[in-house]
Amino acid sequence: MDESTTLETRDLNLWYGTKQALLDISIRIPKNTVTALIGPSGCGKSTLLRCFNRMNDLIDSARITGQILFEGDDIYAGHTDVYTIREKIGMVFQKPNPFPKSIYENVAYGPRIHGVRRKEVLDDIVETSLKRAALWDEVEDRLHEPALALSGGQQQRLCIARSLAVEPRVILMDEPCSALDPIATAKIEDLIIRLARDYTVVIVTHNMQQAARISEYTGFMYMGRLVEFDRTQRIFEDPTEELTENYITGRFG
Ligand SMILES: Nc1ncnc2c1ncn2[C@@H]1O[C@H](COP(=O)(O)OP(=O)(O)OP(=O)(O)O)[C@@H](O)[C@H]1O
Repeated sequence: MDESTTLETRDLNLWYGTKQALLDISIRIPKNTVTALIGPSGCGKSTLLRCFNRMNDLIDSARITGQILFEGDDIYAGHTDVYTIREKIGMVFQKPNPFPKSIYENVAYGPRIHGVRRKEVLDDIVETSLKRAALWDEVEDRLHEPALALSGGQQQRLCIARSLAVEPRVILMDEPCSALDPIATAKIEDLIIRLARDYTVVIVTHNMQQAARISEYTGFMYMGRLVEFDRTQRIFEDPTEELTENYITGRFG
């Protein structure tokens, strides 16, 4: 594996009980880029995303074969600590899910769990994370107010700040804008593009225009398979596979 690859799967298969949801997926996610996973409903996008930080471990019926590598290391190797994996590979969900605590406490939560106690250090982490998530200017005067009083878009940026606070290297995003209005969506899209300077971002999206706007690489999935993976421009303008072309031209959804 070369250093420009952050995440990689090799011949990854996943079953939920007897139903196979991923088939022979081999993909390399390049470092410090936005990679979009697109494809029709039920094709396995979220399942693949959840493999990258072992979130599927939480589903009793899920079983995998094949390999998943993070920076060259097998994330299922015996010595691997799943909590460290999820710290390095953070996740942001479809529906913003801040804790019912203050804005400050949401961001300080992860660092506190990792043993950060000093107030000045926590203050600094909270400010830096909120700035990186493009939320600081909107909340700096009300850090101790409830996070749930924020708008949906602000809550989603807070969730991004919360994941940044533990210094991840990857941020996985599962349809992060689907519950948001167009203005809030545009802000998150701008943020995602900026985050990719420092982090590797993998985003699942139903929205092909969104994939085209923000990603450098795109994987098109269909019925549990990765049909095609390439530069986004190539996928949208000159795909190799007919199935990809049919999907991106809207011949099926
Ligand atoms: N926890 C689960 N238990 C059993 N089957 C599941 C589970 N999660 C997903 N599946 C099934 O696995 C397949 C892939 O689902 P997945 O959610 O990964 O697809 P998706 O492409 O993300 O879909 P969508 O765009 O609708 O979110 C589907 O057939 C789905 O019903």
